[in-house]
Amino acid sequence: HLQGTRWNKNILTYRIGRYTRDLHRNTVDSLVKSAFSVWASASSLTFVRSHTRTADIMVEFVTYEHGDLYPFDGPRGTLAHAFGPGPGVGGDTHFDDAEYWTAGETGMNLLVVAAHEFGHALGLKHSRNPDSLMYPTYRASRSANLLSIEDVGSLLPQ
Ligand SMILES: COc1ccc(S(=O)(=O)[C@H](CC(=O)O)C(F)F)cc1
Ligand SMILES: [Zn+2]
Ligand SMILES: [Zn+2]
Repeated sequence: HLQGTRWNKNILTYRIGRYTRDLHRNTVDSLVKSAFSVWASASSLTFVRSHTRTADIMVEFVTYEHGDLYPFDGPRGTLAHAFGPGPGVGGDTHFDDAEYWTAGETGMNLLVVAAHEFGHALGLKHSRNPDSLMYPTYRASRSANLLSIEDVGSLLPQ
């Protein structure tokens, strides 16, 4: 994926396009907002929801071929992906709607996966620390580790 370095601004807009039917819309809205606030609370970044197409970070639930070079693979396997910082597709975050998205410990916890993906959308790579949000594999218990994020200091253009 485009691994841009860092955003060159501290106020980033996001827009939610296609939703999943696994959760009520306002549940998706609040989980996405919470996932961004994980990073906002650990940095000087501010995330503002936008309803215009020109948002920096486009958030969508899609399946299989969906218009970029990284088609999804059905249930399990790849859960989501995000492009690194940059114009256009930069920052965009896609969730595989073939997964069952939940707010709890069953299925795939949207808050955990979104917080991880938004880390990538901000330019972070994976961590070798199994307790880190940016550890490469998903574990439902990770929701307990939402606040164990790291290397955030390197995140921002000061
Ligand atoms: C904890 O959050 C995630 C862990 C693993 C994934 S993933 O299994 O979809 C991963 C994509 C990624 O690391 O973002 C895989 F390479 F596809 C997504 C979110
Ligand atoms: Zn995609
Ligand atoms: Zn990842």
